[in-house]
Amino acid sequence: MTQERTTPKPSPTDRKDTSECRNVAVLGGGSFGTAMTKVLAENGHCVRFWMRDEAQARDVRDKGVNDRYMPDVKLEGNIDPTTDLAAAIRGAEAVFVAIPSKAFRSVIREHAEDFEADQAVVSLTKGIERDGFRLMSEILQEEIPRCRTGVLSGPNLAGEIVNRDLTATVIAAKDPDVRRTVQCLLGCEYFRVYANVDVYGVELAGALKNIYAIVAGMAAAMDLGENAKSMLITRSLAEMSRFAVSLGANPMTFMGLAGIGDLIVTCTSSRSRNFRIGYAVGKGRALDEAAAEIGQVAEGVHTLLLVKEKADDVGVYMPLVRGLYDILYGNASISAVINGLMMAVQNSDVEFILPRTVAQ
Ligand SMILES: NC(=O)C1=CN([C@@H]2O[C@H](COP(=O)(O)OP(=O)(O)OC[C@H]3O[C@@H](n4cnc5c(N)ncnc54)[C@H](OP(=O)(O)O)[C@@H]3O)[C@@H](O)[C@H]2O)C=CC1
Ligand SMILES: O=C(CO)COP(=O)(O)O
Repeated sequence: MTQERTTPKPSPTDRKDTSECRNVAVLGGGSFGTAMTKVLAENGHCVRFWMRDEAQARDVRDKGVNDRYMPDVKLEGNIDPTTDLAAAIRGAEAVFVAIPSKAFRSVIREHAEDFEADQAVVSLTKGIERDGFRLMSEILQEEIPRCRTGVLSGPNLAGEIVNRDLTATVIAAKDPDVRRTVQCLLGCEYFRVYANVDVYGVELAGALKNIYAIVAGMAAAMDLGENAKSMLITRSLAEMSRFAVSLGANPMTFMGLAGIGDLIVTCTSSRSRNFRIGYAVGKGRALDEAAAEIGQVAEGVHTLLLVKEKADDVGVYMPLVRGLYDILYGNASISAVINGLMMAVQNSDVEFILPRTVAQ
């Protein structure tokens, strides 16, 4: 017999004690910046919410709504929208950065002098920088080495977090104090924060899964079936961990929320922008057209190029990356790529048990 679950959703009145109002900053006025601002403000913190557009900041201040990215979400609590980045981060105990990877370094560099020594600066961005294949935490270390850095990543669809749907994430940082601070600032009835020390693995997992979400979107558009869905997710996990381990990540990280957790949600949800791009292309739309229609960042399209290049460089076998690259940037047909993948030499399942025996 199935029992119906009647646990109510946490409401804003279930907030933490506001006597513990701590100063924090969120950089980036898009979907994820908005979602994290909302969690922090509901937890009773004083949030300076930086965005580059003055009209948008005024609008958020006046209406309590980020119309462009989250039109149906009311932002309540102690939130100060601003376009003054130096003022936003002044005295902040933690700074959360949700700027797309393409603009991440330039924003941080322009304001490098404004960050304070030992300030905790946490990247929320799931992407890779083209030059030198840098992850965002590496950019933070290069640009603001006197700060303590971390990365937040996991199965975290912004559209669900703002509904207070139950969610878990991972804070990865070398400094235990940064891990504890972030757990304490963000954790609440609907948002649970786990800790990890494998910063590189957590961050790379978040960037890589966007590629496979595009593949999964295509498979959904083509109605390939449930077995295929499972095969794709599992082989994606094998491929992304093979790549990450070759670059120094801990394979066990991929068993956690930032690995398999994020891969599952992004490969199965039509809320994912990367999944939606794949779906549109699978239905015959051009890549540019699909991206423009979504109107928000889908990091996987750009990450695919960098990972394909890097995999070729370091000699890691990534048939799904290669297949997607051939579809999006070559002129390969989806069915030809699927056929090539299915007819490739048959290999071992879990490479850590039975090593891969066949070369690509
Ligand atoms: N949305 C989600 O569910 C999640 C997103 N992420 C990650 O967070 C990062 C941000 O994504 P998200 O917020 O969703 O993206 P959106 O597309 O929703 O918003 C992008 C934001 O970045 C701003 N931006 C773009 N270029 C610049 C720039 N040069 N200087 C300053 N601001 C800029 C945009 O400003 P403007 O409007 O003025 O162009 C906008 O506020 C991505 O790496 C994404 O992978 C991580 C977890 C979940
Ligand atoms: O990272 C995400 C969920 O964890 C969001 O994915 P998209 O960027 O594809 O929307």
